[in-house]
Amino acid sequence: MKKLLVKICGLMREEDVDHCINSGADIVGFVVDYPVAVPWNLDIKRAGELIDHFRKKIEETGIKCECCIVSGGNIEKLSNLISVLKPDYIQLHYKEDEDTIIGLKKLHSIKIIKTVPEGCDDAKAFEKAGADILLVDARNAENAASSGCSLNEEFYKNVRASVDIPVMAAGGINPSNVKDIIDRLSPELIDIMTGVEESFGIKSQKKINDLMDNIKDYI
Ligand SMILES: O=C(O)c1ccccc1N[C@@H]1O[C@H](COP(=O)(O)O)[C@@H](O)[C@H]1O
Repeated sequence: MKKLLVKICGLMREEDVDHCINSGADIVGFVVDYPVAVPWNLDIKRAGELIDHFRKKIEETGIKCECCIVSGGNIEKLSNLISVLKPDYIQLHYKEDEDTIIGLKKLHSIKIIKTVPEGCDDAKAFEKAGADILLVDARNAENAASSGCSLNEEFYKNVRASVDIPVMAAGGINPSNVKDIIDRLSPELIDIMTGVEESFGIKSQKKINDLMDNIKDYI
């Protein structure tokens, strides 16, 4: 079986970056300059500090991990975030369309994760535009700051069946339900934010350990 990739998102503290890297997360996510007020939002300066810390840590330890910024908005704004922060991925999580993907791919050598809004019946268009990974998530532009959202598994399956690129699953995943979700959907990637938190922006080392332990047979 192909290895499942794990993204842990909404990091705000150096110690949480360290713990995610040490625990075997494949991608760590930083929410930067998101267009709607959310508790995980960082300004570009603070995101730069955390990403510098991330780079030092992976250089020191030799552990393989990549970083992703989660944002939204127009090409100029997103392009500036990419130029300054130089992440491995950008996750377009607001109302971006295919032209934003095409424009960013022309300007930058960057991997793009594009959220597919629930109800969207043309995920293929994002794939054609150059997205590297699609994301089916319970959290979207309208309910960005809410908690208790859970993934629409039927919608996930429909998106997965319609494209040839990996589709990441997110929304309400936590250490207790992660194994069942993987068994039902066999996603290529999973994305977890609040499910491994003590409170908004404060990650729980125990929850991260439990999560990784519960999926050790898949990673
Ligand atoms: O992280 C945010 O602030 C954010 C804002 C707007 C939309 C999505 C956001 N994060 C994404 O939420 C899911 C996981 O959520 P949870 O595990 O259910 O809490 C993940 O895709 C994040 O990238």
